[in-house]
Amino acid sequence: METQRNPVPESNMVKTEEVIDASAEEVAKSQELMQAVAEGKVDKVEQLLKDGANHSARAAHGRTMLHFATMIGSLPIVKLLLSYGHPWNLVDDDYKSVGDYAKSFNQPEIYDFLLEEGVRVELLMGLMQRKLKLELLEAAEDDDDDEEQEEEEENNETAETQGEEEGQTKKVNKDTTDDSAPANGASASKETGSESEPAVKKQKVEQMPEVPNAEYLAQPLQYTEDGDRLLDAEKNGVMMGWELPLMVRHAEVISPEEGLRVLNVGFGLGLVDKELQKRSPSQHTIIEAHPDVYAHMVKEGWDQKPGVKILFGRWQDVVDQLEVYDGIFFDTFGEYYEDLRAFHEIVPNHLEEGGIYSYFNGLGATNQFFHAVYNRISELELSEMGFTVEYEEMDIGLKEEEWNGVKRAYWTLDKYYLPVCRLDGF
Ligand SMILES: C[S@@+](CC[C@H](N)C(=O)[O-])C[C@H]1O[C@@H](n2cnc3c(N)ncnc32)[C@H](O)[C@@H]1O
Repeated sequence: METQRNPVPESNMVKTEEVIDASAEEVAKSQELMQAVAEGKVDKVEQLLKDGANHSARAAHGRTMLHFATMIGSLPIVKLLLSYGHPWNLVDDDYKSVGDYAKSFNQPEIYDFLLEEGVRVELLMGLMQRKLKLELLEAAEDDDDDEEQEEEEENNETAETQGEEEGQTKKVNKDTTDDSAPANGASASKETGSESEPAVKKQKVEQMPEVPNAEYLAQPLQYTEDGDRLLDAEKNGVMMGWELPLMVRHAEVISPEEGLRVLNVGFGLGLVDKELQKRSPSQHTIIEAHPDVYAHMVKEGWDQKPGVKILFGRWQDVVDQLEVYDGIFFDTFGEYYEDLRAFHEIVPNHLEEGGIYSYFNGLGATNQFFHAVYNRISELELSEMGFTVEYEEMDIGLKEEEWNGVKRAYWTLDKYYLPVCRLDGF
């Protein structure tokens, strides 16, 4: 199960071990390429790539050819490797990306190029993912329509047959079982039809995780006794007390004065909501999807607080109950960038002009470079949706012992980039 707070697509961000299933000759060619890359021989690299040399081999410490090209500071080789399909986002054995190498080897030009490449690729992949999802859903809908039509036809047929049968029953009721055969035949052909293309697509849609954090939402959670942590059943941190300064600032940003209308998505430890309450909001709506968190909220009397309205459910399922707010904050668990992006799309419908939207910015937060790529992507996409985006830099200074007793750290960076998104007038 995904444990990052705001995971980016895993296929893009995890370390991939390349298994080269190749002949001795191919391996030798690949090694020659690695050597040429490390020596910065641009022409030779180009020739070998043209000849089909495999660029996915790794050297000691899991370094890829792109890591080497970055280390020696050869932008032409970096470009060549990327143009021949070398992924931009592989990491070495220490989870260091090529962007991290560009930073440590002081290669600002390569860093900027890799950043733009990462943004370009991820934007394109997001677009393709959404397009595919749409196509699959449309195909599934068409398939449903076909099935409905078939069922209707079948019902009509059955009704006719039944009419005949009823007549026949009075005559020869022993024959009824035989008469039902065509109906079963028809349904069997429908099953055969399930192997047709739309139905296969439908099956794929059904396999798509409609609720990305369904597993999380179904498991019991635990608040630690000191109220400083919310953990899932596997001891993954859902929300940690060390985030208090961040939540205080998020609350200040979305609710700069008293008496405003605010919306918070995801209660967790209630840190941001406690801060929002200090600002005496005239309206304070909280969306929370997990039953244990909801029960905790009720136990703590949140449903009785002035101005507070709790919407129990996934934000995706309660959108129609939302109103217009002066400030909105979003911080869920186990959802992906695409889910966050889907929320961004609805924010303009529920935010007063000039209002502030902010979200917990944990995108790719286990690697500085991936984090930078996703900050840029969010900024670009939010700008297109009508927001002016600024990131406020905050020092985190997180001690390792903060993660004691927690399965995996979802944050390893020193800085936090708090998004301040103002909705511009149209
Ligand atoms: C990280 S915590 C929020 C922490 C909160 N900002 C605070 O200050 O304590 C995430 C919360 O979002 C809830 N959640 C997860 N998915 C959700 C969804 N789709 N809609 C609403 N709430 C969701 C989780 O149950 C959890 O309570």
